[in-house]
Amino acid sequence: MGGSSETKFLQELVLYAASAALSCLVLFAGLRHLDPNREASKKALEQKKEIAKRLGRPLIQTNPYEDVIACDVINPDRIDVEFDSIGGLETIKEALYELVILPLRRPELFSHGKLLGPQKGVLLYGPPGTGKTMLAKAIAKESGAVFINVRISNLMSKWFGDAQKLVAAVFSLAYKLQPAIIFIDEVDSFLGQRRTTDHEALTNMKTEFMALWDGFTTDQNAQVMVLAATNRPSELDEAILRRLPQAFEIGMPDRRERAEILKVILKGERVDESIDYDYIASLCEGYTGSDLLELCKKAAYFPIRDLLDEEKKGKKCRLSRPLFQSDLEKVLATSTKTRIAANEYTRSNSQLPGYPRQSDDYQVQATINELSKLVVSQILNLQPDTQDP
Ligand SMILES: Nc1ncnc2c1ncn2[C@@H]1O[C@H](COP(=O)(O)OP(=O)(O)OP(=O)(O)O)[C@@H](O)[C@H]1O
Repeated sequence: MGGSSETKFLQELVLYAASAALSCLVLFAGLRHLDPNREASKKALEQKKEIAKRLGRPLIQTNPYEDVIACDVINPDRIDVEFDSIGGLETIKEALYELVILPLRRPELFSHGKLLGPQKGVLLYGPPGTGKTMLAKAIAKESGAVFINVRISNLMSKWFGDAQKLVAAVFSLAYKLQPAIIFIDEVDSFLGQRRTTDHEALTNMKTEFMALWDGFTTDQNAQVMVLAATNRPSELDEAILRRLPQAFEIGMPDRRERAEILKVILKGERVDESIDYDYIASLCEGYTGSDLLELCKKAAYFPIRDLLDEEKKGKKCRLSRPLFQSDLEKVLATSTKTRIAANEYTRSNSQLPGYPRQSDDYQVQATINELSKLVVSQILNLQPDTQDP
């Protein structure tokens, strides 16, 4: 009798232990599932492993905020843009090499005295599509620095209440991964002129950013720099401009530069050797690098269409013909008309008060910026001030 009650007791004990273990498992799995950082942490862990591998040092200790920022870190080995992939902008590339790349690559040359040292802030400004982002990536690639692409949407996301901590994480992570370049595209939307209508959290975020930036500026050993880009430099806060002592205008390419850009874009493609790049460039007045890329992409369809036509006629073709000058001319003949129509539309529809009239591209961008600010301010008004990550 005593034996059977003992067995029963043991059975119950095992049952209790099993159900407790199961409950813990379910609770743990549930909590993991509810964690809003789960995906970001997973991605960040992979990213960190990769960075650690490249840097040849063990995984760095990071906090959850740095993990969020780590998702926006690009390993320089993974960047496929080099200075040679950028057409034109020769003098700017030379200046950036001396000011930014050399101090990051050869810090020992700049470590004596107070006159020399790596630049802590550089501004690239100019119309959209002229290659500012490309330049920023090429700088990171050429200098071997990790590229932290600060996305404002990321800072203002569901962790909005902790935006200040995320801003701090940008700098602390950059310090841990140095040499590092903190890239802020459309910097005017984040660090634009302060307005009385600005949400308090946004103002705090800007103040925090500038304070941390100053900390790095005075630390001669920190190989961290802020690279900012904007289409609207006039919108930038005075305090920001002071912290970006080096500014480079990435303007519209001239005819010679357009020819260079075309050559760079078509390098490695199947193109007819007799293309007169200077002539094509002369037909592309007012085109940015991005417009030229679109032109080439559209022209690249013609050889494919010809191949399909041949196939319809029953011919077997293994390769499409090379791209001819006439393909580019054909696209230009039609897209010029589209361009004029678009410009006329822009002129009549987007004359926003208070915008400096620079070019039609600037105006389109101005409208987009104004709309995105409106959306951001709507989000800010909807967001509670504090939220836990
Ligand atoms: N100088 C250039 N040489 C070669 N390609 C260029 C050049 N400028 C622009 N491009 C092409 O146009 C694309 C868009 O350029 P990019 O994004 O760098 O412009 P951006 O000035 O940063 O524009 P935005 O202000 O809209 O961000 C590039 O990915 C590249 O393919």
